[in-house]
Amino acid sequence: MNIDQLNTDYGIPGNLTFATGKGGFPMIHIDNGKAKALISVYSGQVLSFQPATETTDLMFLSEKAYYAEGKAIKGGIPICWPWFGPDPEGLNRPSHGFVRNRLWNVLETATTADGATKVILGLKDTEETRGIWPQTFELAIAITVSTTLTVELITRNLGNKSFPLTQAFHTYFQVGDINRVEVLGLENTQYLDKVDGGVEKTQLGAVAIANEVDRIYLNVTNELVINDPALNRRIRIKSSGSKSTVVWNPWVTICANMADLDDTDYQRFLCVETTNAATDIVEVPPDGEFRLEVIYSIE
Ligand SMILES: O=P(O)(O)OC[C@H]1O[C@H](O)[C@H](O)[C@@H](O)[C@@H]1O
Repeated sequence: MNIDQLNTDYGIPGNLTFATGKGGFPMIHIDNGKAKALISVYSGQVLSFQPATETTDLMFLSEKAYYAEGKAIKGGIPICWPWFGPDPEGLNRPSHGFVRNRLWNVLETATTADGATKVILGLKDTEETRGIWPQTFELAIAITVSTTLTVELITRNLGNKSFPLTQAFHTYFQVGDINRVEVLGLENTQYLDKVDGGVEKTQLGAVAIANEVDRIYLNVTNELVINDPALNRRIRIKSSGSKSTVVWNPWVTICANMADLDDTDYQRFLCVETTNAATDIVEVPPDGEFRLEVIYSIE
């Protein structure tokens, strides 16, 4: 992708510019008075979002993240699609699908009536993607940067058969001190405990993190709040199109074994993922579309 051409076609003077970032990837820099954001065109991924009123980024982005073709960038909002987690058909295809590690296309940029900046990136099937997943599709991500951050993932089925879909906004929230963080809104909700062989359990009280946590919460209907006393902020997560939420923190050992995380990074992030996962499977009909949306605000 030619950066000058991207700026000519899609730049918004004073608000949005393209520049070559790490790994040579095209990056979108937004600074519109309401917030600053960094979006990678590779992986269709928000890497950074900070409202003008805040002193700390909403996102955690690993210092050791890979910026290389075929690898996922650790941090921000990776997109898991068209499956969440391991290959649902056991064919050894990559975990979390195949769009978080490929270059997307820039489809549109705009300033909205209320001064927000909107970016739409997209992917279509190719011979190569049909070799991995035999479907004809259009995938778009619409990212709206304002005092809040809105991300919408739109799946269109251009084929003549319905297909099942699981997916996630695999968001890495920056937190001040993992030991003091709690997630509110999941009280009395059933979850599958992936750290305990997938056993179904009931959440009692707020979610606190004191060891490895890898859970799929089911039938989630509430807005969620991450309460982070160390950063003196509450992150509100409002979603639509999702009935499940994944909460993930690798804790000490897994974190130390991940080459793209620093050993102590588990103390500085929590993934609270807006998903269609486990039994929350979406069927996308032929000529149909499905929208998964999330809005993040900081209080
Ligand atoms: O390292 P990744 O492939 O990005 O996956 C990181 C994590 O993603 C999700 O949260 C899963 O529930 C975890 O089981 C997985 O370890």
